Amino acid sequence: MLRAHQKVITLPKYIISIPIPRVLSQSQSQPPTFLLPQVGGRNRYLSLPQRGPRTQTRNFHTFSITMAPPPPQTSSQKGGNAPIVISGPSGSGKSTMVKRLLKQYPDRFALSVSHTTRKPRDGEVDGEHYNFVTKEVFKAEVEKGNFIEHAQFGSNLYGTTFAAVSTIQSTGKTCILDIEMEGVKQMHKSHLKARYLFIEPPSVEVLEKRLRGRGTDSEDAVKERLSQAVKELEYAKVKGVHDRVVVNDELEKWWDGWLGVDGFG
Ligand SMILES: Nc1ncnc2c1ncn2[C@@H]1O[C@H](COP(=O)(O)OP(=O)(O)OP(=O)(O)O)[C@@H](O)[C@H]1O
Repeated sequence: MLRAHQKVITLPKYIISIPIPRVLSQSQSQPPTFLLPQVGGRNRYLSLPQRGPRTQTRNFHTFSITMAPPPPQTSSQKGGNAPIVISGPSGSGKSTMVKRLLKQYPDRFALSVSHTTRKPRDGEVDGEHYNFVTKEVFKAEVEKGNFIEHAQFGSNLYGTTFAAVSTIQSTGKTCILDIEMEGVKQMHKSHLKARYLFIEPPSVEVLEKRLRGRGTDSEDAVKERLSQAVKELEYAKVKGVHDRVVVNDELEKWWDGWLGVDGFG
């Protein structure tokens, strides 16, 4: 219900009714300027063209004004909820980062559930930690072109299906993929729109220390991971492979770095 002190402003698509708390200028020689209700915590002012189309009814005016075009989109906004691909050498801190991200923003991000042919470990739930399938099923899905990326580690196959990503996207969340270098290469070939984030250790020496500190690998496995790390760090230097590189040094600094990444935080 309009009151006498309210005016109707006709915009291209909307008709909005706004209370006008204060007329800042309304002399004959200047266009009338109004203080609008706060938007995003800031005052907005509206100047109306003096000779624009204007009609007067009993208690209020109707103005036609042209709205300013929307601000240009940043690249991350253009990406919408395109998946975020997190990669980096083993021990660089991918899992640490993903865990923190999912804990802090449970409504915003979800980790894609990979397929694997390995047997579930104690406590692992099918469809939650992995989609556990047989080699036959896995290979049939590969044949059908249902995998974005897949690879063999030891005697087991691992991979991400297009469906795993779209299932998360359909919930409105951003899908996170934690994958290694070969997976990144395949993802680029798949032409799936994604944002690529590389987690870089401060140095190979620090990486070695962290791998040993984690205490999950044998001496041979640590050596194997380190030699693979050198290859991954080389590949990460290739232009266009990653949108962002975050050096995982001090945890808090690194987290701020993550949050500062356009559209990733
Ligand atoms: N900024 C950091 N400072 C100190 N230690 C860290 C930091 N980030 C991670 N770590 C430690 O480094 C070790 C390796 O991290 P994490 O397991 O997250 O690596 P990852 O990249 O997920 O490895 P993988 O690919 O083998 O799963 C862990 O013990 C973790 O606690």
